[in-house]
Amino acid sequence: MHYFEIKETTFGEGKPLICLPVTGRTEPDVLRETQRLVQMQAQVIEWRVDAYEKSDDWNAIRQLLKAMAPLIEKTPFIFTFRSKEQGGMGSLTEEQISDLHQIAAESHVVDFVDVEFFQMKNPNKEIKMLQDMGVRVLASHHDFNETPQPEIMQMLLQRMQESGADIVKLAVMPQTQEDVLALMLETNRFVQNYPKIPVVTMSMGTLGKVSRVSGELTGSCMTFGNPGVSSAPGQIEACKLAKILDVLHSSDLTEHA
Ligand SMILES: O=C1C[C@@](O)(C(=O)O)C[C@@H](O)[C@@H]1O
Repeated sequence: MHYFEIKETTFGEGKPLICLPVTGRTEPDVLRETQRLVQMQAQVIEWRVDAYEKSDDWNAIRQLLKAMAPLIEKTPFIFTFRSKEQGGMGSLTEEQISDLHQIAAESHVVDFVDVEFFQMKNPNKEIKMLQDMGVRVLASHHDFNETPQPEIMQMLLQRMQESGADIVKLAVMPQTQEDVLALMLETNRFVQNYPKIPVVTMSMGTLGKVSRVSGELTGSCMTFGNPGVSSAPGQIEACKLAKILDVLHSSDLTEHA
């Protein structure tokens, strides 16, 4: 499988990386949480900018990114503005979101920008522009209502990978056990067909929890944990998640003995 390194962390290979989200509302909360996640040795940190009370104030965002910079010096850092339509708290226009992405890219503090692929009129242009500015792009799609048919999930993942994004991410809501298995199977199918792009998937909610620990089996290279406050349904407590991944990792999946 293809992989790449950011700040000495490898994406796209081996045991799934644990990403912990910062969901603070105020500036002190955001800084305190970031510091705590670094102390918890988060492998990747995501700032959920939509949770921040001043997510429409470009200067406040710039200042806060600057203040976060020394904290996340050694930790890969994802900048995510999750819109209400995609299960977040954000309500900005597409143009404003694009401005926000550019502020993140210009800051030189952010390693990845999350782009809500199917929310944008011209996602490929947005992705290329951000990459030209020096950040990697994680193309994402969330379905909080259902798990689409297998061929639709393949199509969603393929469309995102065709855009030239650096990582693709798909989160869906299961209604049945079969839905969870379908998401896992389609992830594995996609990884077999497109080994050159790291993929992150999850089946959300309690029913889908198994998909958040089975990345080594399915090929999903990162999993989002709950560091105290969850940013999506079904996230597993961060310290338990690390232990479960360790247990699953120590049993070599390629061994049949
Ligand atoms: O896209 C994702 C995945 C996620 O929704 C989850 O289900 O764990 C959590 C979000 O914070 C993140 O941006």
